[in-house]
Order: sequence, then structure tokens, then C-alpha cells
Amino acid sequence: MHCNHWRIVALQDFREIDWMTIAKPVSRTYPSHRPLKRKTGLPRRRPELPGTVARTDRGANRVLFVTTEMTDFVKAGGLGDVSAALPRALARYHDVRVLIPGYPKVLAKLDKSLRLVGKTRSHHKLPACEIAEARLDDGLGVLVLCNAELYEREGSPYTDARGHEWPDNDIRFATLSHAAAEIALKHAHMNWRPELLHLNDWPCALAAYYMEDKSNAVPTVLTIHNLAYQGVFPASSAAGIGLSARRRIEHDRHGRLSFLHEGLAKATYLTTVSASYARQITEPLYGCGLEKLLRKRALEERLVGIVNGIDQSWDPQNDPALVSPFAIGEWSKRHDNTQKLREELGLRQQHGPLFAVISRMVQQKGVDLICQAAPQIIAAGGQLALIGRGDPAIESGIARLARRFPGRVAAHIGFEEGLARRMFAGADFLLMPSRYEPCGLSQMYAQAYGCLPIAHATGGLIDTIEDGITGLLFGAACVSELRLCLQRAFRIYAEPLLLNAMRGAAMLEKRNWDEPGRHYATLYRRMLPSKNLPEISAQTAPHPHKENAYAHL
Ligand SMILES: Nc1ncnc2c1ncn2[C@@H]1O[C@H](COP(=O)(O)OP(=O)(O)O[C@H]2O[C@H](CO)[C@@H](O)[C@H](O)[C@H]2O)[C@@H](O)[C@H]1O
Repeated sequence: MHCNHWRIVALQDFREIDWMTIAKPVSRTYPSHRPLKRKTGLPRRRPELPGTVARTDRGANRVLFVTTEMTDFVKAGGLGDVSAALPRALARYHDVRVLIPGYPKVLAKLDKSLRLVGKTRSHHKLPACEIAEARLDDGLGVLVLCNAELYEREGSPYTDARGHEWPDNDIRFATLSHAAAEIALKHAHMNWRPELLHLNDWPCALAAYYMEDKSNAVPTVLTIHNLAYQGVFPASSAAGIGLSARRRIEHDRHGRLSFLHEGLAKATYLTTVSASYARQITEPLYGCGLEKLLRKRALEERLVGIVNGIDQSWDPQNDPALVSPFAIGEWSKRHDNTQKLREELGLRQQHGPLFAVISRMVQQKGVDLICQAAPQIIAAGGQLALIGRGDPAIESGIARLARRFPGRVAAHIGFEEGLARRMFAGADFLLMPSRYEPCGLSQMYAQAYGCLPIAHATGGLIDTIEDGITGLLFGAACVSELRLCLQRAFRIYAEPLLLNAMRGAAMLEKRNWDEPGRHYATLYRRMLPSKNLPEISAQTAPHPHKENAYAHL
């Protein structure tokens, strides 16, 4: 009822507005292929994920979801969110367990609930590991790959505390991949054996290689969250991780070994996190040197795009991180969040739009373009708040900006989800001029909180933002296009009726993991032995290929 009411109000508001002059895109030519005050005392967010109905009955197929991040324990980026939510969505259909390395945070959190369930053998330079299991409060099973020397280190899953990659990442992640294959091949002395492996990104990709040619191999799905990260190592590491010279090993054009290349060539199915990105990566501009291989897999109908969802904790009515929770239409409550955010960030209380940036600080995200456009935002009466961590050069660029415009630009170098949530709830616009974006989660979180994304029309941003309705898109990742789009944003901000109608439309985008979960479950069923389960309704779980933007190939 509430939602329908708002849909009607939003549509009425839309009709009353002179769209042609206000929201009209300046350019719609999209790519042809087409010292901050830290808020204290606020409750830290506890992710309220939906209750998981963990299927362990004999009719359920067994799936092992292999990942290097999971928001329950450790998150370096979007993969952590997906790995927390997707297995839970899939647990409705299958007996799903997650395999993750035993980082200190994983061990500390699971602690006494862990019990030893198996062990893997050593393989060339890959050490033997123990496998421990725990059930999370909501029933989701987690297998932890325990090896103190490899995984019990401070820092991110991939780097030390100063951001330098661990020099033995080839061994660390080949060990994870090998363990996944060992479990699937029933060499890990476990009672439970998966019928399918779901691998994520390069760190797990070699599992498909270790499985190849084995008589009791199980099918593999490899999801590409970001093709630019390929796990490239010198050819000399091949022997140590047990890649046999007799079998064909894929090398990149410099003769180096690429974990991702191996996985892309050998996995049964490849998925990526939006239909538009699935199409883009088959072309040289976005294919990162792997486009030929990806095009081949697409022609074999083995590449599928499934747009990510967002979990139910992203709800502005029930978010403990917010000062003033709000629903659609409660714009004054939302404005309270804006004022509090300004206070928290040391920004002046003023009239004018507040633009937010919540991002890993890497070249992909186009933060340099934002730095170039910032003086225009400030001159026009806007403010800018940035939070992120990553490339030191980009970090110091945004810190310089904050020093140059005190009270108007706030920069927070770090990773803090509570603050990110308050920024989604308080900012008027989210800037996302990503050069490429496989899916993007921040724009969907922003929409859920009535913060309008301003984004480069690429990848999943095309698939999740309706230009002029649930956000603004611009055609090329360059500062001139961004500036034109910022002008549109200022015009929209000056029209409260339109601004609120767009906020309402964005908040009405009901995104969750139900639909993506059904798509993955349907894909799994094509590879799994039938257990005479009722078919998932064709209406709700369409053939993944039908959704694909590469269907024209
Ligand atoms: N400093 C900070 N403090 C707090 N929170 C921060 C933060 N910096 C980033 N975040 C949060 O981290 C997540 C980033 O997710 P994204 O999907 O936007 O990007 P990422 O490039 O990491 O993921 C890759 O994988 C995901 C998942 O498939 C794809 O959506 C994406 O396109 C692909 O690049 C979001 O939840 C964001 O809000």
C-alpha cells in the first residue's frame, strides 16, 4: 500500500514537471558498442541479513561457494557483500556452504563453534591445510581453510597493512583453489561432497584447472566481479603451484601465468555481474586482453550476465547507523541526516547540494575526474564529501582538495561502513564516474537511501540507473561530460518537486537477492543431476541467456 501510494505520488509529480527543460540530458551519446570529525556514540551497524533456510534435505543439490571475502568477517570491496548475500539467497534452493580462508577475523568470530571436518594434502609447494566447519546463526554453513602461515596475517585478504600485496599470493590462493578442488574430488576426508563449485574472481579460479581431466570432476561456475584483476604471476611460479607442463597452461601476452585466464578457459560456465558488462568484456575496450577467450565462451553460450542484488540491511527505515531513519516521502527526516552529516564531517551548514563519493580509491572509479570537477561544484554552491581507501596518489589528491576547500570538501581516508551509510542517507547525489563498472553496488545503496547516483553509462550502471528518473547517466568517462551532468544535477536540486519525485522513484527500486538468486539457481540446475525437484517457475527464473546483452553474438 505504502509503496503504491508513493508510486502514484511520484508519477503525479513527474507529470507536473517540465521534464524537457529540467531533466533533459545534455548528452545521451552513450558508448557506441555499445581532518574529519569522527562521529562517536552511534551504534555500529550489524548486518541484518534475511533468515537463511539452509536446505540440507536429500533433494537439495550440494554447492560449495568459494570466496576470499565475506562481509560477515572481512570486506575489501563489493565481493564481500555479494559473498554474504548470494549464498544465503541460494540456500533456499540448494545445500550451499561457503569456503573462505581462515583469516584472523574469521577465526576470531567463529572461534568455539569451529570443528575440524577434513584436511587437504600438500601439492608441490602448496601446503596441507585443515578444514574446519561452523554454522552461522542463520544456518549458513561455512568451511574455513586453516593454515596459520598462509592466512593468519594482519591486513586485507590480499595485502599487508600498508597496502602491499603479499609476495606469496600465488601460493596463498592456489592453495585455496586446490583445497576447493580436493573437497569436490572427495580427497579431503569429508562427509560432505559438493556437486558444483561456485568460484569467485581470480583467487579461486584455478580450482577449475585442478579439477580438469579428473573422472569424478564436478561442474564449476566462475563469476567475474572485476576482469581487471587477473592474478598474474611469473611463469616460474607454475611449477610451485603444480601446473603441469604437460597440460595446456594459459599465459598472458607477456608469457606470464594468469590465474583468471586458466579459470575462464576451464570453468563449465562463466558469469559476470551485469548483462551490459557481459557484453562489454567480449570487446577489446573492456576485455583486458581476454576478450577473444570471452567471446569464444560467449559464442559457446557459456557466459551469462546476472545483475547483483543488495541485501535487506540497506533499509533507511531500519538502519541503526542513521541519526534519523526515514521512509519514502519523509524528506524532512532525511534532511536531518544531511544536517547531522555536515556536522559530523565538519562541513558548513548551507543551502546547496551535497555530493558524496563512497568508493575504493582506484583508477577504475574515476575519482581523478571528480577532483577536476570539484572547483565547479564548490563555485556553484555545492559541497563534496568523500570516503575511500586505495591508491596513495588518489588518497593524497582528495586530502589536498579538502585542505583547499575547508568547510566545503570533507575527505575521509579509511573504510567505515557506518559513515558510508550516513553519507548515503544524507547526501543528495552520489558521484560514480567509473571508467568501467562490472555491476556496482554503491549506486544501488544510494538509490535505496534516496541519494541520486550520477554515473558514467557503463556496465552495470547502465542496467541499474534509469537516466533522469532514478539517477543521472553521462556518456563518456571524461571531465567535460561529468561537468555537463553536474549542471543537470544542480538544475534538479533547484526544483524540490522534481528532486523528491526522483528520490521517490529511486527508493521504489525494490532490489534484493531473490531474483539474482533464482537466476543462479536456474543456471546451477542445468549442470546438476536432477533430483526430481519441482522446476523453478519459468516466469520468475527466466533462462539466463535470454537476459543476456550478448545474445546477438
Ligand atoms: N571507504 C569505504 N568505506 C565504507 N564502504 C566503502 C568504502 N569504499 C567502498 N565501500 C563500499 O564497498 C562496496 C564497493 O562495492 P562496489 O560494487 O561498488 O565496488 P568494487 O569495485 O569493490 O566491487 C567489484 O565487485 C562488485 C561485486 O560484484 C561489483 O559490483 C563491482 O562492479 C566490482 O568492481 C560498496 O558496498 C561500497 O559502499
